[in-house]
Amino acid sequence: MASIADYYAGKNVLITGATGFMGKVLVEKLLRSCPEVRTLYLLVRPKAGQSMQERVSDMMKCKLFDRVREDNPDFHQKIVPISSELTQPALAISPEDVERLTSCVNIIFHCAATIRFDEPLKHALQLNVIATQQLLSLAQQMHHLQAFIHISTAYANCNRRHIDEIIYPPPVEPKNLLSAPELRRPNTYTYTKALAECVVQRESSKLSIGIIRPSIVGASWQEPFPGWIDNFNGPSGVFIAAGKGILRTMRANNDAVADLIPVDVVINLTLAAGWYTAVHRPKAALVYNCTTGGINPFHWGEIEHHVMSSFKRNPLEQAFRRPNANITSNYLMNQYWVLVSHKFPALIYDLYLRLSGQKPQMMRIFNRLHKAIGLLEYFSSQDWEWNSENMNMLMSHLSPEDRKTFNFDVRQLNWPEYIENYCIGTKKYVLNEDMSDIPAARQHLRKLRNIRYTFNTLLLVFIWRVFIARSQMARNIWYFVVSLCFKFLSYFRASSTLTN
Ligand SMILES: CCCCC/C=C\C/C=C/CCCCCCCC(=O)SCCNC(=O)CCNC(=O)[C@H](O)C(C)(C)COP(=O)(O)OP(=O)(O)OC[C@H]1O[C@@H](n2cnc3c(N)ncnc32)[C@H](O)[C@@H]1OP(=O)(O)O
Ligand SMILES: NC(=O)C1=CN([C@@H]2O[C@H](COP(=O)(O)OP(=O)(O)OC[C@H]3O[C@@H](n4cnc5c(N)ncnc54)[C@H](OP(=O)(O)O)[C@@H]3O)[C@@H](O)[C@H]2O)C=CC1
Repeated sequence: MASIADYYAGKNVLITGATGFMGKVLVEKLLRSCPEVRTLYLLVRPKAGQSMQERVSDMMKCKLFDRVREDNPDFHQKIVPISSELTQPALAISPEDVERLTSCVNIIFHCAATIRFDEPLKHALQLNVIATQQLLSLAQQMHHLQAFIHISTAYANCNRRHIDEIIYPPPVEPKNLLSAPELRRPNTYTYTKALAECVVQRESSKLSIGIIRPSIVGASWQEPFPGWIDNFNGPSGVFIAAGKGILRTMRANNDAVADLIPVDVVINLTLAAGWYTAVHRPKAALVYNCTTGGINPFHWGEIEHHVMSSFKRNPLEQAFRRPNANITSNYLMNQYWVLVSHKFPALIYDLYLRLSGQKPQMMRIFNRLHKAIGLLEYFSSQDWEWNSENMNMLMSHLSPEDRKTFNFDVRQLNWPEYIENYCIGTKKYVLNEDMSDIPAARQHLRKLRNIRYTFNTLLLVFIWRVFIARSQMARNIWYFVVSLCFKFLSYFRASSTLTN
């Protein structure tokens, strides 16, 4: 059987969401590992005053494409941007472009979506459901289409504890969308992704379909290099907030499985699924739960430990405080630390900013952070079981060479090493900080430590002056505590002398 790269040789690929986090990695992997691919048609919209050509040109210049650029400096010649706005009728693709796409596209990867948890339902439906419907309609017109791969999410059916690789009945019948009484999902994102899966199943007659369900997509594991990440989404923003010493507490279950999946693993599986779908033409849409928890589990408590350890060794610049985040599943404990470690310090710091003639900003940052982690807590306070038979079946069909080139075997993933590279990646690629400045960042943390020690000493002296010096009761308690400490120390010294 032809290898995966041999299959994509000479093919015309249509990609939506190519300017997004996962879409970029998909484009890079196709260009680097399937160099004989004929053309990548990218549906791109103009945005922030940039034309689609300018956006794609800027995208090609980012560090992610360094390896491809080395192998083939002219790689951009394989890329053809197609102007499209997925929320518009017919995806706002011109008739000429429709003609061009329907006459030559061999495989479609549909990555585009809104992944915001707070997206208004109407917009989420328009982009995640209706645009998918419109793309399927375009796909039905294509003369040489061999596979349509839809990127969903492992949390589309998060209302279930155990999730099989099947398409479940929709949360509401698509025809009753606007009269639906409730979402039956934690947010509009998971709700509309569940609906989109049903639309793919129902409106894909004659098409060979594959559905990929990634869990929490994080930084790259191995390729194009470890730790690549370009956004604040999911855990990335939380890691950064913790590394900057802003986040000190978050509600999560230490023992719950943190189902992170590296972006390069997702993309390798996606390309392999495209190959398998086109070559084997399964009669029904195959669903691939792209997760790690059932194969190589890692837990939120372990993530907390390794994230803190990594940022203490590779600190972020200009940290607000020393990194010291703790997760707790106890609501009241979390509320206490939010008050003591988030809101009170923010008030004090904003007061300092006002007094020094600067604009207060800390409380606004904390409010934003609390909103973000409030939306994420649903996913970090519990865990799910995903069946991954189709992912295993797909791997069994790969040749030894393809298993190496398109590696999605998460059993090999070393979590501590991955989390370390992830944290370093947020420093290098999201915050654009230079690793050569780490000594200065460490010096800054030492300065913060000394400030903290000074503050604690002054607080003690203040307490002494205000309470203990004026109250016989307070003095008696103080002396009792001090004598207890001395007794403990002398006992401890005596017992350690005896044992030597
Ligand atoms: C140390 C111990 C840690 C242990 C626990 C760690 C992590 C626990 C978290 C669990 C992750 C679970 C996630 C599961 C999701 C399932 C996976 C999926 O299927 S979808 C992908 C995930 N989707 C998302 O993550 C999107 C979630 N985000 C949102 O919905 C929105 O961002 C928001 C949270 C509602 C906030 O919206 P808001 O309008 O307030 O802000 P913006 O997003 O517009 O951002 C404004 C601005 O700020 C920058 N930004 C965003 N987040 C952060 C951040 N955390 N830190 C710093 N800066 C941040 C953002 O880039 C914008 O900048 P600009 O205006 O310049 O563009
Ligand atoms: N990140 C994660 O943790 C996970 C993601 N997924 C799924 O993976 C897919 C990609 O996610 P991710 O890369 O993280 O998302 P991003 O937000 O990084 O990218 C979204 C992409 O969709 C495009 N898009 C959004 N709105 C429109 C529009 N109106 N018209 C045209 N294009 C549009 C964006 O283009 P533009 O640049 O113009 O905004 C961008 O290219 C999604 O389907 C998501 O559900 C699944 C599980 C986890």
